[in-house]
Amino acid sequence: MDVSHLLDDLNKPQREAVSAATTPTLVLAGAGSGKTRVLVHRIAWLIQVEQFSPFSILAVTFTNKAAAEMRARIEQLLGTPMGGMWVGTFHSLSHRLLRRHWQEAGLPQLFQIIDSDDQLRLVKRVSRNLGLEEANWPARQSQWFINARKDNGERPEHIEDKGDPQTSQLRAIYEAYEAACKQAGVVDFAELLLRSLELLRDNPELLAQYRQRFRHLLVDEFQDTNTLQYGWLRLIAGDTTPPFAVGDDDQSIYGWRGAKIENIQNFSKDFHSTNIIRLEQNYRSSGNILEAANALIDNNQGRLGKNLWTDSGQGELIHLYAAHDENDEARYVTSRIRQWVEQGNNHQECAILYRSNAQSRVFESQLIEAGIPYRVYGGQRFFERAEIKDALAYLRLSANRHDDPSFDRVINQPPRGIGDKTVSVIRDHARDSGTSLWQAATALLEMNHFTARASNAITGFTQLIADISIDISGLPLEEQVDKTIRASQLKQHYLHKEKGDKGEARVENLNELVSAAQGFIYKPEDEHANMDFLSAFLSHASLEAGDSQTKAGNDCAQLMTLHSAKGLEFPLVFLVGLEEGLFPSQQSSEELNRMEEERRLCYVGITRAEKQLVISYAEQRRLYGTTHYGVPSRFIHEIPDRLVEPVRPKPSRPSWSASGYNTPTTSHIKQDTGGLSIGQSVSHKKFGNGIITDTEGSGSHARVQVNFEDAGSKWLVLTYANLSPL
Ligand SMILES: Nc1ncnc2c1ncn2[C@@H]1O[C@H](COP(=O)(O)OP(=O)(O)OP(=O)(O)O)[C@@H](O)[C@H]1O
Ligand SMILES: [Mg+2]
Repeated sequence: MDVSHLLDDLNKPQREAVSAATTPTLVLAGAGSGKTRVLVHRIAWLIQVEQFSPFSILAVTFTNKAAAEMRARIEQLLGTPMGGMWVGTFHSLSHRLLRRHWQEAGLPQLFQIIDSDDQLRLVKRVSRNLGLEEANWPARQSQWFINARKDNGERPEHIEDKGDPQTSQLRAIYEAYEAACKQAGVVDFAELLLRSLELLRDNPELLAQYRQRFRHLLVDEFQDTNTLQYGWLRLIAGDTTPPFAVGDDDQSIYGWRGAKIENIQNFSKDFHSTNIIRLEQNYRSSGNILEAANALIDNNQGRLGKNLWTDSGQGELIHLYAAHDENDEARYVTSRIRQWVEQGNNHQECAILYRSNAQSRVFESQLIEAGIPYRVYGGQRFFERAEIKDALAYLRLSANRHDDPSFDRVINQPPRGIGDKTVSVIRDHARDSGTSLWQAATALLEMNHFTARASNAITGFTQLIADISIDISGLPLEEQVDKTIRASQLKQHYLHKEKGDKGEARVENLNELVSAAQGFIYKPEDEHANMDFLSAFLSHASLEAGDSQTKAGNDCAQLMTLHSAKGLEFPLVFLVGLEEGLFPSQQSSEELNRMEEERRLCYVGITRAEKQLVISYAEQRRLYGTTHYGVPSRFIHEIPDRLVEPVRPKPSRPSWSASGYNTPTTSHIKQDTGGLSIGQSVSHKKFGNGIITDTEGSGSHARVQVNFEDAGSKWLVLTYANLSPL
C-alpha cells in the first residue's frame, strides 16, 4: 500500500511520532512545531496502515471547532468519510456517553444542558431557599466552589469540612444545587464530565465494552487537562488502550480553571511510558517572532525546556505601537488591517488578540466605521444572547415543564404582569413541597392562592406553553422554532423595548435561530441517540454556547481573547493592550504562579503570528468605566530590543528611545507630581517598593497611585508620602 503521502511533508521526529508503535506516547513540543498535524497524520496512519477501524479511535480536542477541523483533515487525507470515529471535546464526548446511557447514568432521557448563566441563576435560587443572603454568600462564589469541586471529581459527600463553617455551608449549597438540577432534569458543563466518569467507573461492563472498542486514545493540548479530565482519560485507557498525547508545558493557560500542568509529568509514571518525542522545528512563525517568543518564555522557571528553531528566515521585525489611548490603538490596528487588505491579502488572515473580552468593543466600533468585516470569537456567542436564550427557554419548557431554569427565565418575559413577589411565592412553594416551579404554580392556582390578576397572568402563561407543545408537535424543526418564537411574542417585545438598531438586531438573531434549526444536522447514530429532533437541537445549542461562534465564516478579521486563540495561526497578529495591570492582569502580579501563567498566555499570543506581529499599548485607557494610565507591560521589556521596531517614537516619554526601549527611568521628571512620573519605581518606608501607576492633581494636592509589591495598590498624597525614587 502506498502510505508515503501520510509521511510526506513531515520531518524525522514527526514521522517517528506518526508511525510509533502503539505504546503510550507523549509528544512534548513548543508552539507551531506540528503537534496537531502529527495527531491528524497519526490517526490517518492508524486507519490506513495499521488497519484499525475508525470505530476504534477516540480523539479529544479543546474546542468543537478544532474537532471539526481535525475530522475534515483526516477525511481529506484518507479521501473518505470517517463515520463512527469519535472526535470531540471532553464535554461533547461525555455528552455523547450520557445520551447513550442515560438510564445507567441516572438521568432523565431528555436531560438538558445548562450553561453558566443558567447555573448561576439556579445557585441563586437555591441559596435563597436556604435562607442565605447574597451579600454573605455571593452566588458567583458558590458557583465557583461547586464547579471547582466537580472538576476535582468531588461530590458533596467527599468534602470534609473539618469544622469549618464556611466549607460546610458551601457544601450544603452544593447539595441543594444538585437536588435542584435533578428535579429540573438539567446538567451543567462540569457535571457532564463528572457524571460520565462515574457512569463508566460504576458500570464495569459498560467500561469493558468501551475499552474494547477504543484501541486508540489521542489527546491534543494535553497540558490543559484538569484532574477530572485526566481521570476520565485514565479510566478509558485502562491498561489496554495506549494514549497518544501532544502538548506544550509553555502553553498551559487554564491553571486558573483547574488545569494541572503536572499531568504532563505524571503521564510517564501513570502509563509506564518512556516514549517521549520532542519536536523542535517551528513551521509557523518567522525567525524574529520565534526569537521573541523564546526570549519571553525564558523568564519562566521550572520549564521542561525546549529549543525551538526555524529555517524560514528572520522575516519582519515586530512592530510596537505606543498609542495615546484605546481609541488611538484601535484606529492604528484598523489602518494596518486596511493596508494589509489593500496589498491583496484577506481580512481573515488578521487576528486581534486581547486579554479581556471587554477590550473588543473599541475595536468593533472602529472596524464598523472603517467598513471592515469582522467576527468576535468567544464574546457573546450566538446561543448565549438574551433573545436566543429566551426563545430556547420556551422551546425547552414546551418539551419539559419541569425545566426550572427555563421557567424562571420566561415566566415574565415578555412581561405579562407577573411580579417578583408572585414569582417568589411560587419559588417558596416549590421549595417547601419539593416540586418543580411549574408544579408549584399549578398547585397554587388550584388553591386559589393568587389575586385574580396574578392568577389570570399565570394561567395565561401555562396555557401558552401547553398550546405551544400541541401546536408544534410533529412539525419540522425549523417550523417548531418559528412557531414558538411567534407564540412567545418575543420579537414584538424586543422591538418595543429597544428601539432602533438594537431591537432589530435581536429580531434578526431570532430569525437566525430559525435558520440554525433549518441547517441543523441530526445524527441519530451517536450523541443524539434516542432523542427527538427538538431535544437534539437544544443540546446542540447548549454545547455550542460553550465554544466559538456558529455562523459559517466569510472573509472577516478575527477578534478573540488570547485564551481562545490557542492552537490557531494567522499571518498578521495584533497583540493589544500590553499594559501592566491589564496584561499581565492586576491579580497576577501578586503571585508568581499566576504571573508565569500570564507569561505563557503572552507566549501563546506571540506564537500565533506567522509573518507579522504588531504589539501595542495605550498610555491611557478607559476600561470598566475608569481611566487607567498604562505602564508598558513587562512582557514588552522581555522581548529583546533588536527584534522590535517602534512604529512611532514617543515624545511624551523620552526614556523610550527610537532605537528601542528601556525600562522607564527617573530621567523623565514630571513637575506637577513633585518630580515623580508614571512607571517609576519608588520606595515607601512602610509599604516597601512599588511602581507609580497613576498621578492626579498638582502642588500640595498632588497624589500618586503606587502599586506596591507587597501592599498592593494605594493612592498617596505626595507631600506626606515621602517616596524615594529607586
Ligand atoms: N513538517 C512540516 N512541513 C511543513 N509544514 C508543517 C510541518 N509541520 C507542521 N507544519 C505546519 O506548521 C504549522 C503549525 O503546525 P501545528 O498547528 O500542527 O503546530 P502545533 O505544534 O500544534 O502548534 P500549537 O502549539 O500552537 O498548537 C501548521 O500550519 C502546519 O501545517
Ligand atoms: Mg496545536
